[in-house]
Amino acid sequence: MSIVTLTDVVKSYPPAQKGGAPVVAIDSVSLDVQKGDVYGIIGYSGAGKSTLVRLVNALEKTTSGSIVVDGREITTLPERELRAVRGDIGMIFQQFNLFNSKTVAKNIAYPLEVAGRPAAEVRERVAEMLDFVGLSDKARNYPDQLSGGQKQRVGIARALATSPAILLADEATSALDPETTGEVLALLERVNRELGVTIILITHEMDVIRSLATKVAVMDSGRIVERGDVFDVFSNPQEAASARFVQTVVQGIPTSAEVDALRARHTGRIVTFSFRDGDSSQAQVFLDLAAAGVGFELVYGGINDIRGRAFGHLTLALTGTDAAIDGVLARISERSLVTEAN
Ligand SMILES: Nc1ncnc2c1ncn2[C@@H]1O[C@H](COP(=O)(O)OP(=O)(O)OP(=O)(O)O)[C@@H](O)[C@H]1O
Repeated sequence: MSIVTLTDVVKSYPPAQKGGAPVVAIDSVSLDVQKGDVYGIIGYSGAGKSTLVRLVNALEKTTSGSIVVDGREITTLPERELRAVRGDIGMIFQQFNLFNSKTVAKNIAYPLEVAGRPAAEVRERVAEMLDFVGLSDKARNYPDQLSGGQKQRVGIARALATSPAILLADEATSALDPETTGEVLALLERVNRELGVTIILITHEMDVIRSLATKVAVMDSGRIVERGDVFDVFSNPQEAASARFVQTVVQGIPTSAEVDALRARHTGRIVTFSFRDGDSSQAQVFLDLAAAGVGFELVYGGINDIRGRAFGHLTLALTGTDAAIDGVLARISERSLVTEAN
């Protein structure tokens, strides 16, 4: 079931200088997020990710197009009714955005108090959320007394206090070190699995997508250039922009400088074979090469795991006659992706 659907959404800002062209931050974006998804949106700075988030929680108005959140078309809703929609969306931020003058408990209580919930209910819910994020002993502390990871856990507790169906996370781990990032991602995974909250995750960190998201959309210059199952996009990106991101975290694809170094150290043709769980086998490649009388030496490689499914890349230096090598590569490329360094 769809929970957030964008159709042909455009957002443009007035030109920076008089007479200049408008800035098109979101350029005809359509996106369908299903209930229960952890949907990652990735892209370099300026790609339009934050703008997209601000449109989904109606902090900004679309220039054109439709956005349906939990069954309601939000682009035409009056402000009064938008408040109810926003109540259904929690949000966490890179810089946590906590109130430094309020205790941890008061920070979490804030959205409940704004919603006019009775004091006893607020107390009970705050205790529940503190327990969920593992900070019951910090209720009376102030944000300044917490680590970055603890602050983000308070942010998550506050965002979820009113039991929203959707959580928007805008670079939620980008200010944290790798270990703390891991803890926050593990908590977000529980938010999705145990509470059934749909998460839309904006990040420029591909590693965050790899460990948490089930689906991913890659944004470039205001457009979604590729989208799909995280495993598919990581193991076989179709667009150059996605391939650039994927290469930052995927093990085993040599850079062009590394290919040059390999060529200097090894004789033979340098060829990379790509494998994916289920549709291609490494063993068969070695058997085919041996049967064709082609010599091989493993010179570079790596295997990646995404939520229990593996894919990888092995680079071999191949020796033998060109005819034998060309013949066997043609056969193997019917099953596996084969890329020869040129
Ligand atoms: N209020 C605004 N007025 C004018 N232009 C804006 C405004 N907000 C964003 N933009 C422009 O829209 C484009 C997309 O910006 P946005 O902040 O959404 O990108 P982003 O992918 O989130 O980048 P970052 O990761 O740096 O936040 C940029 O070119 C930006 O300069």
